Amino acid sequence: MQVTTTINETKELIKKWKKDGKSIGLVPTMGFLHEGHASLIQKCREENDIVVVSDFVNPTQFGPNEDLEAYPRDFERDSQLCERIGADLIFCPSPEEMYHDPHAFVSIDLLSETLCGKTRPIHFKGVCTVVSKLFNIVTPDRAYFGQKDAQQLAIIRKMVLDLNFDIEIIGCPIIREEDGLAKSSRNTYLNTQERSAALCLSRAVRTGQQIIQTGMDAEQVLAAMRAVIEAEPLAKIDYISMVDALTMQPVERVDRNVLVAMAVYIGKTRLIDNFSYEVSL
Ligand SMILES: Nc1ncnc2c1ncn2[C@@H]1O[C@H](COP(=O)(O)OP(=O)(O)OP(=O)(O)O)[C@@H](O)[C@H]1O
Ligand SMILES: CC(C)(CO)[C@@H](O)C(=O)[O-]
Ligand code: BAL
Repeated sequence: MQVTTTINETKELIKKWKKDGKSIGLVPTMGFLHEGHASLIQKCREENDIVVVSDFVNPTQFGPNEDLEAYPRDFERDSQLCERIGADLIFCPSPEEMYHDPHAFVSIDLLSETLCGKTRPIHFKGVCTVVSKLFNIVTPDRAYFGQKDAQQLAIIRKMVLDLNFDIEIIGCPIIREEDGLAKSSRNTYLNTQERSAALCLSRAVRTGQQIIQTGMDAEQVLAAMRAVIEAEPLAKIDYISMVDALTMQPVERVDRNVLVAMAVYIGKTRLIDNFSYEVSL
């Protein structure tokens, strides 16, 4: 497995692989890898000749009062996990390598304004910008993203469509701990009490999945889920919403494919979870 830190050496390697007719898969990550990331890298390994993992805590997707400095990092452990799965390259640039000032930005506005975009107004602009850069540097045939960040996945799909990237976007299912908590690098922020309180998110997801039916009032589903979270004293709801699966705009009835998504603070840690529901007409 090779490790690159500069855009030029990465492009050179890619050029060589492309000349040899190899297909290329990319898994963009912010590092501190866990089984969620591993499942994406594994799927990428199965479907491509060359597996590239990017490991970059992207400063432009963090707001001024967010956890950019505190975000966990462990490159040694990340590279061992990538090597074990059989990745060919980890690209881990510095912020200075990726950005200069002033810098162009990519923004997919409407879809970025709901759900997480309300609390994190610049977040998806940063995500779209860094993912566009990674797409142009690595020029993958396929790129892999987790359903855990469902709004991000929908925005990337729209970006690829609108900006004519010739890349297949593969969405991968949410990987959970045995007790249901969605795996996340931010779970490391939780103390013992908060870790058990955090189970209210997956509990609310299960409640929503059990009661949702085609034609139902969105509010009925959301109220039942809200009640689960509100029963947990350490939890504070940022949002729980039902949106159109493609446009990320709120819906009042379950009359099309929807995403039911939430962000909840457990103490100071903001966690997300969601499920999708396809209508049967
Ligand atoms: N539990 C999971 N199951 C499936 N995919 C996941 C999971 N966690 C993260 N991913 C995916 O891995 C990719 C990289 O995510 P990222 O590095 O931000 O990790 P993370 O654990 O989501 O971190 P955090 O939640 O703290 O932002 C994204 O496409 C994300 O959706
Ligand atoms: C896609 C991504 C790697 C862009 O920084 C990040 O948002 C993430 O880890 O989900
Ligand atoms: N997985 C999304 C990265 C972030 O929260 O910034």
